[in-house]
Amino acid sequence: MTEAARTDGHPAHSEAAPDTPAVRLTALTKDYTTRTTGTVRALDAAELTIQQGEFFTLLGPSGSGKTTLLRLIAGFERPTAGRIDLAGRDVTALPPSRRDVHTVFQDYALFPHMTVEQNVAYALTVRGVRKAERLARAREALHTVQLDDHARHRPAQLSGGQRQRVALARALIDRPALLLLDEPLAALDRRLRHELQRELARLQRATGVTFLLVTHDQEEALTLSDRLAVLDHGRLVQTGPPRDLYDRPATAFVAAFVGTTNLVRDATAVRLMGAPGTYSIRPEHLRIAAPGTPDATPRPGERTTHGRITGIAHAGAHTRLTVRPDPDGDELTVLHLNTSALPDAARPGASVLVLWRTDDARRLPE
Ligand SMILES: Nc1ncnc2c1ncn2[C@@H]1O[C@H](COP(=O)(O)OP(=O)(O)OP(=O)(O)O)[C@@H](O)[C@H]1O
Repeated sequence: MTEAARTDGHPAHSEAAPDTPAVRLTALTKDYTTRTTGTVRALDAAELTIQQGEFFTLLGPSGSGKTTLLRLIAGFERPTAGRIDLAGRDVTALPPSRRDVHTVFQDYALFPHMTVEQNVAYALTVRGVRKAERLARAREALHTVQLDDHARHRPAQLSGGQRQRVALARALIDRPALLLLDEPLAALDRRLRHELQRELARLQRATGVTFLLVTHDQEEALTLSDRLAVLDHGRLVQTGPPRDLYDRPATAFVAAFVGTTNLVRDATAVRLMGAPGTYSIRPEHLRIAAPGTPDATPRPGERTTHGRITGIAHAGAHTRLTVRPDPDGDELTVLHLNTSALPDAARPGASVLVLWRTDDARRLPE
């Protein structure tokens, strides 16, 4: 249903032109001041543009400012400085109810005394939508999250994954322009989390609603997002598609936080790379070979180091080895895909040659 065709008296969303960004943050800053901690800058001059219909993720460690950024966009917090535009409208001074935004939290926040259907229809009830329409739309929303058979259940009768589906149906029932998701899958076990991740991706494509997800799970961020931004101590340090951030991290922090990597620096960098600096080499770009075997002959463009295996962990599809370069230096992690056999010499304590392409070692700014 188009917003203009609605019969419920709810103010129609301002129909922004398709190229108007869903979110634009300008020099957005938030300080918290408490008696014990003094002033903490939780968000530092954030600049960010999110396009309509994007699945965008904020990724960062605990305390980096992710939730603060989300709460500012929702309107639960006022910024210390800066400006927030949603769909081309300056909402910086507007309360949450006047922003076309819904939020899904980690803890579901469902009403325990209401049925699933009533929970989902809640936003429509508040707006005085007629019962028949309310129920029809709640049923449709429950169908979208594959919970048709649970309309009459109460939240306590559902699993964690099902509760989160109800929360998603409730948040999407009136098709907000923007859906904020604050670690919505963090409370679920790994298998269920993967299932709900697929569900999130499907829902986003089906509804076309702009999703802004907060997570500290880099795999979740990489698999789900059209683009993501990495936060470090309140600063947006890099923004881009997952592949760009993985292949071309702007800083050592991004290299280590988005995926795993070997950071080679100081004297080890001079020895391994032939020049000083800080380099990131992904574990899958390193290979090992037993000295003296044909595989130990470097191919064009490859560099090498001798080392000693310090650990081998078999993990199904791949084996993760750690190797300490000779004569010393930080351990290197090597990811070996188990589609080919490991060299016979690969056992703890064995001497091996580690090889990598110079082009796969990324030089990082100091
Ligand atoms: N209400 C508050 N009062 C004082 N300081 C706060 C408040 N909320 C957040 N902070 C501080 O702001 C910083 C950013 O916190 P925020 O919750 O945004 O981080 P986060 O990345 O969401 O962390 P997490 O992943 O642990 O939820 C932290 O240093 C935190 O202690």
